[in-house]
Amino acid sequence: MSETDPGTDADDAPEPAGSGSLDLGTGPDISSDYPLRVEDLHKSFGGITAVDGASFEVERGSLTGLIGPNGAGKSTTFNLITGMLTPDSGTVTFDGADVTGLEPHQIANRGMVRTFQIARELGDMTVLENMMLAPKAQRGERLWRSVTPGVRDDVIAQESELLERVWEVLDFFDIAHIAEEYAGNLSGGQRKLLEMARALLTDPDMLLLDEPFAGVNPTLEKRLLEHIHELREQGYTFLLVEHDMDLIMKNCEHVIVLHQGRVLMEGDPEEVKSNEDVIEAYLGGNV
Ligand SMILES: Nc1ncnc2c1ncn2[C@@H]1O[C@H](COP(=O)(O)OP(=O)(O)OP(=O)(O)O)[C@@H](O)[C@H]1O
Repeated sequence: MSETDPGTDADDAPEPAGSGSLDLGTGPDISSDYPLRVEDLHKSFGGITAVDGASFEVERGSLTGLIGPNGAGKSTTFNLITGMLTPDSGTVTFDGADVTGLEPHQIANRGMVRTFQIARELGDMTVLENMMLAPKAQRGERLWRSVTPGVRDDVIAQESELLERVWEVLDFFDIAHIAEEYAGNLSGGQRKLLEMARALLTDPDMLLLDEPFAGVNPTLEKRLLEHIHELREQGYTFLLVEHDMDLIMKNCEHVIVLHQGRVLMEGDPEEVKSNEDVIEAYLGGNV
């Protein structure tokens, strides 16, 4: 899968941070109970159908898990939602707007972000530099467009506001003490925290996490989960793709099961765990 950073789009750039309850941003917009709606998505690669009519909704403020046996279409669905891939047909709606086929950064600027692995070249930069990078570029775009008298004061104000927000987010994730550490020297778990911290800087309403616990030791996994639950309690919405069934069942209140590119069933963990079709799909799915 290609991992690229959400870039910049000056027209779409989110406004600077406001006064969310965690002081991490303006906080989620609560205009709809289901910010993400996926309708009849299809995607084939040559003769292989990866997603075959997937439809589901994600409730605002929920921690929703997307599971399924190997090859069920989870990653492809994730990539279709976040703009990494364009569907052959079907729609993705976010906060009432059709975002199907938009670029990842355009979708991110609308408030739905996925975490991105820290690219190898960013390993030579410190945690703080990594944090400053993405949002700074957005503001830089704006500056580039408006070289007018008086703009310098604006930029200085934006820069200091950004820095303040960066420290708030680093503090929230308990990684402020490693701000000067090179990203390349971080442990797997610390990297995951940094990836999530970077995503949060864009002031999203919804975060999509693809295997956020892969390669993370149990202590950091617990910390990551605590952060996710804390953010969820603030109203942020999460969609989580994860192989660890136990983790999904213990932490998600709603679980969507994909099988052969479409939704096999969805419900709360107890319903999903005891569903005959799900058990059969997993037994036949070589998990
Ligand atoms: N770029 C691609 N080219 C060809 N086939 C692909 C491509 N991406 C996915 N597929 C195929 O589409 C199907 C669904 O794959 P996908 O990775 O979305 O499933 P998944 O549920 O994420 O699987 P896993 O749990 O193994 O990661 C599989 O048969 C896979 O081989």
